[in-house]
Amino acid sequence: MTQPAYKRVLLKLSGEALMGDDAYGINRATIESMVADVAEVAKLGVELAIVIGGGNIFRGVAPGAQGMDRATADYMGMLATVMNSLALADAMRQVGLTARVMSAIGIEQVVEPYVRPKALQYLEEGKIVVFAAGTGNPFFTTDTAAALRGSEIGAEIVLKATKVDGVYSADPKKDPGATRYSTITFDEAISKHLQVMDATAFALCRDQKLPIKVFSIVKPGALKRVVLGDDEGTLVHL
Ligand SMILES: Nc1ncnc2c1ncn2[C@@H]1O[C@H](COP(=O)(O)OP(=O)(O)OP(=O)(O)O)[C@@H](O)[C@H]1O
Ligand SMILES: O=c1ccn([C@@H]2O[C@H](COP(=O)(O)O)[C@@H](O)[C@H]2O)c(=O)[nH]1
Repeated sequence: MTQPAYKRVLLKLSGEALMGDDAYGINRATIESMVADVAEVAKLGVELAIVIGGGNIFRGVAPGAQGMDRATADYMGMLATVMNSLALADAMRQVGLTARVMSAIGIEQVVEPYVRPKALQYLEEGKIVVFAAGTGNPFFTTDTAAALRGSEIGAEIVLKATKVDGVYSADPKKDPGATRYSTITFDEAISKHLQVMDATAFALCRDQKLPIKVFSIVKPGALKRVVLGDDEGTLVHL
């Protein structure tokens, strides 16, 4: 069997991609397809921790949040990621994967709180850990939560699975002339203000020497190819 390139990874799943072709919310076929990709990688014996975004339900900076106190809107965004995390864990359970959801904000009747040693224990036991509620702090994003939790658990790489197949010279959804990088340094990504991830997430990964792979969650088999170390997406490195 082909060997995975990593023992432990932090997978950041796009919340926005969860909508599929719907206007908002969780598209059933899309979540099932994401879980099928995750199951393939879990089968390779890779220890998997997941952060899922909330853009399919709520963003603190979205038009719907206009006029709201920013911190309140951000807490709503974090709660949206809890809903996505619960849906993801349940979809994983339905295909026989064992997942544990841990929340950065206290809602103990719903999910257990994030406790780092417990998360490490779950990973060592082969369970998939889903980190919900981002960093637990307003004014951040789930990309930064991925960088933070990835650093805390000693992941070898952050895999950002999103709607585009890598980092481009400009947003490829807005600029059809944008070109894709196969690799790019953290400093270049930050100085060129590339919006595929926020600068805080890039800076944290850079400081922790934690590489990032940006790739498409929509492209069939891309996650497995990334985990096997094949040429896929864009590597962001030191
Ligand atoms: N330079 C760039 N290269 C690639 N994508 C870019 C770039 N600039 C902006 N983008 C946009 O960034 C998006 C990905 O980041 P974003 O945080 O918005 O979504 P996500 O992480 O997939 O969703 P969520 O935050 O809900 O988890 C892409 O869909 C793309 O349109
Ligand atoms: O640490 C965090 C993470 C997220 N938020 C809020 O949640 C939404 C959804 O997260 P996305 O990363 O955009 O998918 C985000 O817009 C913030 O409003 C947060 O406050 N802190």
